[in-house]
Parts: sequence; C-alpha cells; structure tokens
Amino acid sequence: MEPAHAHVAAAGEGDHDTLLGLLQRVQSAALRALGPHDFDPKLYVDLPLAPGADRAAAEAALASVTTREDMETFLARYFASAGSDLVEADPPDFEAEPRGFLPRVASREARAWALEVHALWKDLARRVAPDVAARPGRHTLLPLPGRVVVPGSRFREVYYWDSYWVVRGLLVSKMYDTAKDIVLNLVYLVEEYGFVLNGARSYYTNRSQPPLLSSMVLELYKATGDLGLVRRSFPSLLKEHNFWVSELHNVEIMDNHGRVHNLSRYQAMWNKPRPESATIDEELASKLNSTAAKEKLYHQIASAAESGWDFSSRWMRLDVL
Ligand SMILES: OC[C@H]1O[C@H](O[C@H]2O[C@H](CO)[C@@H](O)[C@H](O)[C@H]2O)[C@H](O)[C@@H](O)[C@@H]1O
Repeated sequence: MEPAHAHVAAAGEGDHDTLLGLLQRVQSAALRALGPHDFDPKLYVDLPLAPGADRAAAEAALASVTTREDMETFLARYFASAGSDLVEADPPDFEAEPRGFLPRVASREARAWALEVHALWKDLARRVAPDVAARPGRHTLLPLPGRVVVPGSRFREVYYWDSYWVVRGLLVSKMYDTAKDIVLNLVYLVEEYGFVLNGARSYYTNRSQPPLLSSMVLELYKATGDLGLVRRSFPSLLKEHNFWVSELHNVEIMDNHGRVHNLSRYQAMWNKPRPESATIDEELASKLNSTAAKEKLYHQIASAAESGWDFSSRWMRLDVL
C-alpha cells in the first residue's frame, strides 16, 4: 500500500520519501542513542535539512552515530530545528478586542479569559517558508498557499479536523480572512491529492481525518455570505465526497429487514508503521510473529489515526484498566 501521491523534488535532492526514509533511520538511531525516556519519535521526522547540508552526507554520517553526544553533534550539523520551516505570520485581521466579540458574555472574568484565548491566534498563526515549495526534498512539511494555524507544541503542521475547530474559533474572533485561508489551504490539498490529508506532512499522505471541509465552507458562508468561496470550493467538495464513498471506504451493511446500506469507514492506505510513531508501532508489532499480522496491525493503527480518535480511552478494554 502506497500513499496516493508523491511529490517530485528538485533534481539531485531526492523527494519527500527519500528524506523521510533518512529521517526514520535518524529516529531509530536517536532511540538507541538517547533511550526511551521522554522520547518523541515525531520530532525526528519533522526535521528539515539545514541550509547547505547535503542529504547523502547526512546519510553517511549517521552510520557513526552511537552516543547521545554523537547524536547531538549530528543533528546540529545536518538539520534545522523542527518547526523552523514554518515562519511566524501576524494575522492582519487580528484585533486585540474585535468589535462585536462574544456580545452575550457579560461576566468580566469570562470575557478576560476569552480574550486570552483569542490572543492565541497570534501565537499559532504561521506561513509555510518558501523553501518548502522550492526544495521539497529537504522538508517533510508540505507547501500550502495561505496562512496556517497549527495546533501547537509537537504538532507543527496543519491538521484536517483540528481546522474545523480553528475555523469556528476564528469566526468568533471575526478573523474572516484567516478562516478563509485555512479553508482554501484544505481545498488546495484536495486539488493536489484528491482528499484532505490527515495533516500537511509527507508522512500523512496515506490517510485523511474526519471529513469536515464542507462544514467549514458552510460555517464561513453563514458568517460572511461569501458565495465566491462556495463556488471556488465546490469541485473539491465533490471530489472529497467521491473519495469517501469510493470502494476504499465503502462498506455495505444489511439491516434486520434485508435492506442494504452503504456506510463509509475509516481505512488508511497504509500497512507499515506510522513514520511519526514508527518506533512505538514497531515495538507493539514485535509481539506478533507473521508479516501478515504485523501489516494488519499497522493498517488498523493508521486507520484509527484516520478517525482522529487516536488513541483515547475509547479504545481501551475496561477489564484491563
Ligand atoms: O491535534 C492534532 C492531532 O493530534 C493527534 O493525532 C496526530 O498525532 C498522531 C501521532 O503523533 C498521528 O498518528 C495522527 O495521525 C495525528 O492526527 C490526535 O489524535 C488527532 O485527533 C489530532 O487531530
């Protein structure tokens, strides 16, 4: 199973997948060198190559990395920090206290808290650095045309269903232009890949997330009456709908009266460890003996991630808690 799409990079630099392969080897080497305590495998697949650093040279140097000190020197030499390929972008439609902000909230404490939350947009708004589109073989981040809002912390990229809540919040904050950018970024992903990716990283091209793009367009339309946006998005909404009702996701269910219903289920196009959590997935699969059983587990983990509910207590058996 392969992801739906692979971007081709500038000549000689390799593509997203070539870099991702190296970063997964860095991730495994980092686990060996640093140990499991506080280890976040996602950090390593988010690293962009440092300006001027050569991927093949990094690959060769990795072979001699064994200690923590080796790893620190190696990372400083060949990689820029995770998240540095997103640049800060002050949203021009941000106002410290927008006119008409939460008109029904009278409590002073509640308003002060809401304004603190509102101010977070300035911390979370970014633009994708131009190098990401110019030299895709140096980044696992994917280019997006407009301003982005990231979840924050270890999540240094746009996520699909998070964007729904982001858009709802931006509308409360009267940041209509930023909200429109968020939606058009997702429309761009549909145009490029045929569906909205789980997130805007090359390692998320094998699955989507709960399909909320049409709801975002609707919310924006209700708030602004922007029919142009609806027209612009419509072909992508149809394309996305086709993705979700296609053979990949479709399942036929027969009810008690013998009537057949078509449902769409989460189903990732992937049967390997998730690159952003590969060390964790591999350890889990190590308890299984056959390749087929491992592939089935990897596929199910990625499909659970497509549901967006990875991995909350709803997946846990009560009798083992
Ligand atoms: O807030 C962003 C998302 O965070 C969680 O999932 C993401 O991280 C997982 C591993 O680090 C990854 O496998 C998954 O595909 C990502 O979406 C959360 O479970 C998501 O609901 C949320 O959108």
